[in-house]
Amino acid sequence: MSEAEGNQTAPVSASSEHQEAPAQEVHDAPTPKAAVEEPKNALTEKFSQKEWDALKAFRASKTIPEQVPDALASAYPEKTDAKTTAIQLWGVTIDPSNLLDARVSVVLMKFLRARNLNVTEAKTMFIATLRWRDEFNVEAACKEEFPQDVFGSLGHIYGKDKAGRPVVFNVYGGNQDLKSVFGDVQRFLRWRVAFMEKSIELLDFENIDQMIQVHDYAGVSMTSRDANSKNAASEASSIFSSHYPEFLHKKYFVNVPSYMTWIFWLFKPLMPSATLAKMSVVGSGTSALGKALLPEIDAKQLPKRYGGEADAFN
Ligand code: HEM
Repeated sequence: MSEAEGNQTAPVSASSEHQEAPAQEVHDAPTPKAAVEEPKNALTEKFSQKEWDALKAFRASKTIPEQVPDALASAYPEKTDAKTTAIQLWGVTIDPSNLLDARVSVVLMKFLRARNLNVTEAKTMFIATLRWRDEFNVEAACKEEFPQDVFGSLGHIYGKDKAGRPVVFNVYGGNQDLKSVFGDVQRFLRWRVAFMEKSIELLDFENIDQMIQVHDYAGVSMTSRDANSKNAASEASSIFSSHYPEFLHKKYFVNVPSYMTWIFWLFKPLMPSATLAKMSVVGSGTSALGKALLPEIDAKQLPKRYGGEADAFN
């Protein structure tokens, strides 16, 4: 399901979620159990009824009353206390003994939305993501010091869109020495994942849980597409589709040399159609870029080189 579809449905109000018990006419009828208050925030207020139903089934289904603890046990088979131990994911504490937390709901909803609200598939993606984070060692990648002269000009996090989402730029023509960037594909992936995690730190999961990404291809040519950079691009793309659900609001490809726009379609089979629908190739030159980006991003938040007014990484 796309972001747009997710938001179209009417928000579920506290009253429709927890309807008051009808007045008791029979005096010896059992007192109804007090409903546990569902904590909400601006993002969960936008969940549709179908999404709430899926979320509740993700927390506890008829056959598996403890879905999340069960998922944690599958993700960490070597830990005997995995079912009861809280974990951190993107700065959100997921405590299996208390899943009634609005930010936890937002995180779990990401997996559900990425899998069209199919609880079994969302759970599989959640388990695979936790395992992958351990195997890839995301924590170590985030602590690694990457050489500034190689990666310093490739990534910038600058400004917010009009709704407050961070805007993240990947300037893949920023370093002409592509051997140094992509020669060691695994190091590039560690840098790219660490950069993604840094962008996610700007999300509060209360009001904002997505970002805008811009790929700037100024200065790239067909010779930039060697076996290593192709591998790096498809591996990074696959990591993001498999393990970073619903983090993208929109993605713009800018300054793409016109004879290379067809490359966009090479990625089509690698991405779900809902993700592809969030992406567009928007041209070159400050006036074309401004026309595409200014409706989303205020001029003061957008660097001059993209048609805005900000003096950032020019
Ligand atoms: C020639 C030099 C190029 C390099 C070094 C390069 C690099 C990359 C990298 C590293 C990624 C992984 C995803 C990410 O970092 O966010 C990527 C994804 C992608 N690139 Fe490029 N690219 C190049 C050219 C192009 C061109 C000309 C296009 C055409 C528009 C293009 C379209 C895409 C698309 C559609 C994705 C998938 C987006 C995603 O997974 O989020 N690339 N590229």
